[in-house]
Amino acid sequence: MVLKYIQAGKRQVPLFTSDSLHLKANPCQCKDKVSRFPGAVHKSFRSRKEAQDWLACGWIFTATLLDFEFEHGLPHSKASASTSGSGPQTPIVISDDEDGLPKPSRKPTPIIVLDDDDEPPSAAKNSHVAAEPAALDPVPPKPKTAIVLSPEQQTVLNAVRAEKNVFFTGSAGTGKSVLLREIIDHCGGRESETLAITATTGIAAVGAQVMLIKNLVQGQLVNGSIGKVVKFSTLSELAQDDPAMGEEKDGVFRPDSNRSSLPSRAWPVVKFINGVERVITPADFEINNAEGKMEARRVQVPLILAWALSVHKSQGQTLERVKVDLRRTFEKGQAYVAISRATTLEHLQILNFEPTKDDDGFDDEMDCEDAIRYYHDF
Ligand SMILES: Nc1ncnc2c1ncn2[C@@H]1O[C@H](COP(=O)(O)OP(=O)(O)OP(=O)(O)O)[C@@H](O)[C@H]1O
Repeated sequence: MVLKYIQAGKRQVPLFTSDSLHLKANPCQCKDKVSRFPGAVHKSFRSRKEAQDWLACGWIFTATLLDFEFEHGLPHSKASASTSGSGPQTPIVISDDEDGLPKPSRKPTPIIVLDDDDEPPSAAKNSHVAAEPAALDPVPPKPKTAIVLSPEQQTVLNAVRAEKNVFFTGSAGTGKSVLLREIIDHCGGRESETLAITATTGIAAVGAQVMLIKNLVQGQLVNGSIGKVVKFSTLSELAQDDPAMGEEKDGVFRPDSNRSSLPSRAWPVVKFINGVERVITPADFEINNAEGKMEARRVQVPLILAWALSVHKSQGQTLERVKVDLRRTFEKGQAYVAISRATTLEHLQILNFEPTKDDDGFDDEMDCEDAIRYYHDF
């Protein structure tokens, strides 16, 4: 589910759309996912155009949507035509499913939205109709009102409050990040010394162990280099601290002029195990066909989380502290490659080593002896 914000009067209204293929295939899920949040209202359209027409009016009555029924594709007051803007911001879902709601039979009428903090526009005091649709704001501010947790979210937070260990998961848009923010607040906020936040769903966080997945500087920063994210900084901040950090070099820090957001956004600064500390900005990944013609191109920060590595990926690495799990070695020499990553025997731990594991034709015992000899010769 995709969240967008629309400007309704002076207020930002959160708006969910079922842009994900998954939800398109299962439209009911969209409704389920929204109606579980207190105060949320589901609104469905049969086509994207219909939804866009509805949105084009630019004004949506958010404050008391629960008192409204959707008629002719627009909220229509069941009760008095009060326009007082109280209550939390109400998420509205736009989905392409057909759930029996009537189609608009006429051009949507603009409806006024009132902000809690603002006086109603004078022209709107006695009417729901606004003269002009409001423009969409591309940069939504954070919602001002506090979120009321859903029962599931509250259950998890209560468990955290009771100092229980929790593991929570859920499909896209089910409120995990919001819940995590609440848990962080409960634990004293991000600045708290007793709280360590690692990484949520694949997002690199400070302290996260990461691997570079592109060759950036030959022999220095290559595909497979391991490091730790030490901070996030904009290129201009880095250039102020250390001009060399923001420099364009070997294509590493070259901001693409088409990507105007690059200089202003904060990017991960990674300290690699070879001591090099670099900011890592998005890089191009291209797939070419046999004639060398580009078939696909993707731009992404060339880092992945790397709390663990496959033996193949570790080849060529020198690692200070290594824990090797040999349970599923399947290729001759694999165990040797894995355990010879460590720089000292003291900093190597081997799990699931079986000296008798030779019935598959791979001599792990031999591999380990080779490795021990390697350390002694070192
Ligand atoms: N209790 C709530 N009340 C109102 N809105 C909520 C609530 N919980 C989450 N939301 C809204 O639902 C949207 C999705 O929430 P969130 O980003 O936390 O989901 P998620 O599970 O982390 O999604 P993803 O897995 O895609 O990252 C957000 O816009 C968030 O503000």
